[in-house]
Amino acid sequence: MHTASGLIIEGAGKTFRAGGRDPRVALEGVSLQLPPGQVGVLLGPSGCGKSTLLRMVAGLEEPTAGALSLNGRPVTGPGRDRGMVFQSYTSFPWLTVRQNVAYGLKITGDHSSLREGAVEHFIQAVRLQDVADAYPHELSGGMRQRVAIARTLANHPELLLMDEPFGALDPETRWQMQELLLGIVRKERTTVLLVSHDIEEALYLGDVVFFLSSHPGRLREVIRPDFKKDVPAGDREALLDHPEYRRLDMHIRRLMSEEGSTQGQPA
Ligand SMILES: Nc1ncnc2c1ncn2[C@@H]1O[C@H](COP(=O)(O)OP(=O)(O)OP(=O)(O)O)[C@@H](O)[C@H]1O
Repeated sequence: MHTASGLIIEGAGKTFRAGGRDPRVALEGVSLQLPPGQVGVLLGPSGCGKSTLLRMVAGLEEPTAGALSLNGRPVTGPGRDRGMVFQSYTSFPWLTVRQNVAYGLKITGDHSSLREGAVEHFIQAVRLQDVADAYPHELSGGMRQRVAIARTLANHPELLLMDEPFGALDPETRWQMQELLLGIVRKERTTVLLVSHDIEEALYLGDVVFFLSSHPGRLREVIRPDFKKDVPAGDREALLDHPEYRRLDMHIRRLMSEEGSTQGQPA
């Protein structure tokens, strides 16, 4: 594997300077690597800078220190090599499911038969074929989030960025969505960077979990739930029952409570 492949973040920092107020150091000296085809999870207490880091990778926020690159190219702004899915459902209400999924492809002018193939493929991947001609307001929250995922994946991003994508869903739908996502990214070999503050979600989805500390946000620990290779794919119960899962869960809870006790201190 080429050393520059995947996402590389080196010494990234972000200090917000709003007129008249003291500068706020949101992130400091964050270095991490996410190899192609892996799912990375940014986990940490509220306000530790997870969303800021994700937005920096998306090119929506400029780092005030350090550098980021994707597959050897520096990140200098938003680009089609990265696709973003937000917590709120970002479908166009006036377009059907199929038109929503096709939208991104339309504006990039892909060849039409290839485009239709990609649209149908991803509609099926997120299991929306029965409602492909419905409008977003006719769908449940989970379905609408699946539209957003299909639309983003149909553009074949090198890196899929997700900011608490299932945070607004009820637990049952959330589990289904996590399973669905994992199935798709394994099949498509998508590289994913996902923000979560849910330990179970992080350990279930992540090949690697980046735990951030707060005030300022730093990378405190890199956790690799490698024990998952001993658990049948998708068997959540076996996963939650695994002694190593319980150990990591406890360990992360401890990190969270340590961070919680330092919250509110000045940055
Ligand atoms: N545009 C901004 N201007 C000033 N400060 C900001 C801005 N955006 C974020 N911050 C600050 O940076 C820090 C990190 O915020 P961020 O939203 O990245 O954290 P988070 O870990 O994603 O939080 P949560 O889990 O609550 O969503 C916070 O202290 C926040 O107040």
